[in-house]
Amino acid sequence: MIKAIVTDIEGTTSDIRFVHQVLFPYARERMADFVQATAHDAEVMVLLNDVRAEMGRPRASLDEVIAELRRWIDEDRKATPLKALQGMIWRHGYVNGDFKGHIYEDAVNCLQDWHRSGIRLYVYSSGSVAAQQLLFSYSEAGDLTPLFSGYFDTKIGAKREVGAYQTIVWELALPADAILFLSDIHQELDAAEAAGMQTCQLIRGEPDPASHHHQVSRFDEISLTAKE
Ligand SMILES: CSCCC(=O)C(=O)COP(=O)(O)O
Ligand SMILES: [Mg+2]
Repeated sequence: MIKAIVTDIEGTTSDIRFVHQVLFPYARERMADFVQATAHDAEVMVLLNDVRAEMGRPRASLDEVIAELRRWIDEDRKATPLKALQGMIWRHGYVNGDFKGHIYEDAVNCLQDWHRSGIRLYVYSSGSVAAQQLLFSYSEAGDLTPLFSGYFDTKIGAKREVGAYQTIVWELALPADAILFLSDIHQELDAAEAAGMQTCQLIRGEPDPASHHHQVSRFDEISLTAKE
């Protein structure tokens, strides 16, 4: 019996193109101005030092750090300090009405149905918790944050690491097999499965031949009774 559902964002609740063609370019274009304007704020200062540590260059200049951050955006690096900085830049975009968070309509409907039926809903994404909350607060379907009981980001570990899912199981205080993890990436589902969770793969395009997980193309094809 599924008691909680943990969902990925990019490619699962939301179109990959929204993340890659709207969010990433928005942050990339504004990264230099944002970092220069906020480099002395305590929170940003810590993040910039985390970037320097990840570069292996503790004395890197601000310009070098900015260039590295832009490179990481181009490479789609899921680095925790980059994700935190991107979230801070996106806040302006959401509040200013430059864009709204994309969520597939079938995802909105099912999340609402599952919430109504008492299933606890969580998000686990490489985007920072603040960025996740922004996307669901300012979504095209309105404020969806009341649906969610909690959020996890890469502070608990990378999405292909079993340990991250073991932490989620522990935090949710449920048997692992009462938790269903939804993602478009089979390596993430492999890690969740190794932690004992049930899994289901969202495939909005072609089937994934390298995956052994149950694959569906829409949220309303997800069965909560049969083992996924
Ligand atoms: C929180 S919205 C932005 C998503 C993001 O930055 C990202 O890298 C997508 O990662 P996901 O783990 O949701 O595939
Ligand atoms: Mg994804």
